[in-house]
Amino acid sequence: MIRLTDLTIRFPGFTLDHISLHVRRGEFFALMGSTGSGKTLVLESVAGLTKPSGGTVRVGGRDVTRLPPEERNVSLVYQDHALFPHLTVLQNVMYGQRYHGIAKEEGRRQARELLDTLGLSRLENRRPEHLSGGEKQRTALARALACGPDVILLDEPLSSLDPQFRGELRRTLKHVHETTGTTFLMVTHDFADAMILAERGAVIKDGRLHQQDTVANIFRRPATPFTASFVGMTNVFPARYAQGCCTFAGHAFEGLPELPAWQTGFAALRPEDVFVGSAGDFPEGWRILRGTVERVEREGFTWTAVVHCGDQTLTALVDRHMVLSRGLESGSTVTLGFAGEHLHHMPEND
Ligand SMILES: Nc1ncnc2c1ncn2[C@@H]1O[C@H](COP(=O)(O)OP(=O)(O)OP(=O)(O)O)[C@@H](O)[C@H]1O
Repeated sequence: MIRLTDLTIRFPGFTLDHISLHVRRGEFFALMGSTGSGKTLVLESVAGLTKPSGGTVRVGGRDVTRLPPEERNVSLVYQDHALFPHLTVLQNVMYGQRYHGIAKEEGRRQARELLDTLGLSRLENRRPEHLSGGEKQRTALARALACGPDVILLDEPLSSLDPQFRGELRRTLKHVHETTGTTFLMVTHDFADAMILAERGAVIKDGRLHQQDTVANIFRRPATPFTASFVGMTNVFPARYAQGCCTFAGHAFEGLPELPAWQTGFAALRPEDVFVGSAGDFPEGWRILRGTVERVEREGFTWTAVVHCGDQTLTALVDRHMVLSRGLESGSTVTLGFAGEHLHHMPEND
């Protein structure tokens, strides 16, 4: 449904560098990356609001690279909703329909149907200033859907919401996607949003595409150290591979499953896959590292131990009982264990 080929945009100090992406008809696709990575520029290129320096944009099989926004049949939902303050919810939703040749009565019927789907019926006469963040976002979504676009583009739809409304809007987005069958391209810096909503996605950093795959594969098998960190595999180490042995963090491990053929690369582990204990605590076959606790950190209900091993630092999730019963503190000598199949390997060419 959307096909970007070698999309390039050059600004002083930033280049969106030959991005090629394919979003299939009817799918929910998440474009992920941290702030300033170029996600919004990609959305704006699809919407026709930013002119590429090179490459092509195709929507629904048509080359739209040089078409104005109104001829692309895509709707962009902005992060700040961009609702008209002087119009009611219903009027906001109906606003764009006249430009799409939708007759008023039919438009009103469709708009009310959408308000119903989005749980906004009782608010149809309210103005935006009297809506919560989640209600504004749903109104903006209804307005985008009201013109029957081929594609909905969502710019960080959940980022400004508190956790309660976030969960609610996630469910709404999922429901609307499933019931309308419209193609959704969402930009987000939060991998959790992508995990819950999207089937496929892509990760972008500094204007370059790092990976494009199913969200499940990006989570399980990140292609680059950046993507690994982005999906929570935050222990990433330079590693050497030779004769069936993988060496990182000052330890050499033999007999690991599925060792890659390359000689240097990166090995990565999720903090939740690294356990603190004594050598005898770990199941047979687990790999062991020894290190010194640098610090124990608490974040809400979660505790992490940051441990020096060789010339690297490993982070392991620990529970409160472990911290107290073992007296884990800065300077403690600890043994860490992990299962070989949890170690993920990546080649060097980032
Ligand atoms: N019109 C412009 N002129 C110059 N630089 C621009 C322009 N628009 C965007 N940029 C730069 O391009 C880079 C990518 O911007 P973009 O808005 O796509 O990032 P993003 O990934 O969406 O970030 P965020 O999550 O913070 O919105 C940024 O460094 C930004 O400053």
